[in-house]
Amino acid sequence: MEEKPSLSSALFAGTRFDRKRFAGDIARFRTGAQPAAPAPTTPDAAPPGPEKKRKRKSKANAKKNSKKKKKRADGAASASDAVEGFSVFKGAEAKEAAEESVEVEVREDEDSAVVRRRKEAEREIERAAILRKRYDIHISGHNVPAPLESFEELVSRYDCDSYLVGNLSKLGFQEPTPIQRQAISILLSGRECFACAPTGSGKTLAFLLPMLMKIKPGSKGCVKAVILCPTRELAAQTTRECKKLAKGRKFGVKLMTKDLSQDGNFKDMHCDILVSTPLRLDHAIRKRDLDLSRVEYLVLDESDKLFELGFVEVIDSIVKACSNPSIIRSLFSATLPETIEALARTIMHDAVRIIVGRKNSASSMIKQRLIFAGTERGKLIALRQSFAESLNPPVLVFVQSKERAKELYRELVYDDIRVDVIHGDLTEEQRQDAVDNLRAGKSWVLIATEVLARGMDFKGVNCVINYDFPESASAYIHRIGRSGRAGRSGEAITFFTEEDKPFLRNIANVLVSSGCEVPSWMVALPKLKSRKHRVDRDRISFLTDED
Ligand SMILES: Nc1ncnc2c1ncn2[C@@H]1O[C@H](COP(=O)(O)OP(=O)(O)OP(=O)(O)O)[C@@H](O)[C@H]1O
Repeated sequence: MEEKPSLSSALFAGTRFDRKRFAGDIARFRTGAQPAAPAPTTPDAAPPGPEKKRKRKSKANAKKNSKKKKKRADGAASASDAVEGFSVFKGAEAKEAAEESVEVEVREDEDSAVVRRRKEAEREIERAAILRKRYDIHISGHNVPAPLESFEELVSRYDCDSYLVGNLSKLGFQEPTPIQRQAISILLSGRECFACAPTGSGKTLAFLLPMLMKIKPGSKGCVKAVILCPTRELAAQTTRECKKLAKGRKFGVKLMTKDLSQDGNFKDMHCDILVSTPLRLDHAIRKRDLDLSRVEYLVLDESDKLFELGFVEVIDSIVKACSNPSIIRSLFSATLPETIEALARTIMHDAVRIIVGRKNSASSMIKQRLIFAGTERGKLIALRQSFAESLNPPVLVFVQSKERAKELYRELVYDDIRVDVIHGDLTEEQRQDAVDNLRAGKSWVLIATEVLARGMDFKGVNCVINYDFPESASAYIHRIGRSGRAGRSGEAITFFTEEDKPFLRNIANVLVSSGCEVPSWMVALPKLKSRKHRVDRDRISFLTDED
């Protein structure tokens, strides 16, 4: 805003003000302090009145604006004849002149502060760009905060509590992964985000850490954060990870079990953080009066799967139930199709999009192979052969349905290997046991349906076998992503039959983009209209009708 010319500026127009002579007074104006030389305590030097105080206050702001100028003025004051200068205050014109001069300086100070801030901002943008290039982070959105250089920045930049930093180091997390570097700074700055990063790249910590920094442990009946996961196993795993990270703080971290969803008394429950699958949460909102209006932080993990499962309306109603206007929402997945992103954008405000590496690609730590097995029977022979040659447990074997999981289990259970199975017909306890047994090394091979493909973190899975060809490229990426996690290497073998051949193209392209070799005819196959591939397969049995 342009200032009106003051009376003094009109009076002094064209008059040269002797700055050197009045330097002491200028300094006094600017700093609000006594001049450097001893000021005479003459009766003329009356204590400043309210008006003088007001003016001094505004000049004190000038002091804040420029330490450099203060230094210069102080130097000038000590060099000048302070006594002579002081006497000039008696003259109103000189006083006005001094004020005018200081105003000019203040403007100069402000200008240089603006320039300095701009330069700092430019340096920050440059630093952020270098970090993003180094860690293969791609963003879209405006004013995106710089990625973290290290976990130490959580303290220096974001004032992170020491218990959390301690827990990070106890868990062995020394350096943030690329997705953690960028997503954490974005979420801590209060922005919403879509994040797409490879399987096993640490997305869970990327949303848990800022959540624990943002919310405070509270009282009964007030849920502050909600994490939605597509499967119960993943929800249980995320709850466990959250508890480990929150250790030492009195956060109420709850997993939405079936019992809780049906009979929970949420009003009397200390639950700061709730981890749930969509249907159970929806049930609790509708039937158990679960109030989510104070939720500050909402995460949709494996977000594409959440929307894909036909839960769009359920998710929509959960998002609406989290009605706090200052809520921070985020979406995480290793695959984020355009359609899902567009859908999600309709519920986000000014969200930043983060992609680590190439969008919708497999982890580069996995050695991938496609093996032609001819027929269903051929697949069983190939599997047994592969186990006989080299069984390097733990191994995960994916099939397309629970019936087929049971069939394959029946075939392998009498072989000389420790095999287990997990599918939707088992109780929650049995499913959890199967997961725990693989983790503990009690079973070597776990036969699984799609239920285990998303998010499950088995650190040492050496090999994933796609016994049944996956129904889409994203299903493939998530299944094989159970190995090659957290910087470890892994292997993925995918069997295909004559029936699967027309659907090879999508998967072959994933292999190519991760640098694995595939025969050229596979990528040259015609593009299919339908992306999904789910065939009716013959029963898994070594003894077929022909035998
Ligand atoms: N900064 C870190 N340093 C070392 N290990 C880490 C770090 N962050 C996470 N991890 C470990 O990496 C593994 C994979 O992490 P996480 O399960 O979060 O991956 P993800 O990206 O969510 O994978 P998915 O897409 O399959 O769900 C976990 O075992 C986790 O403990």
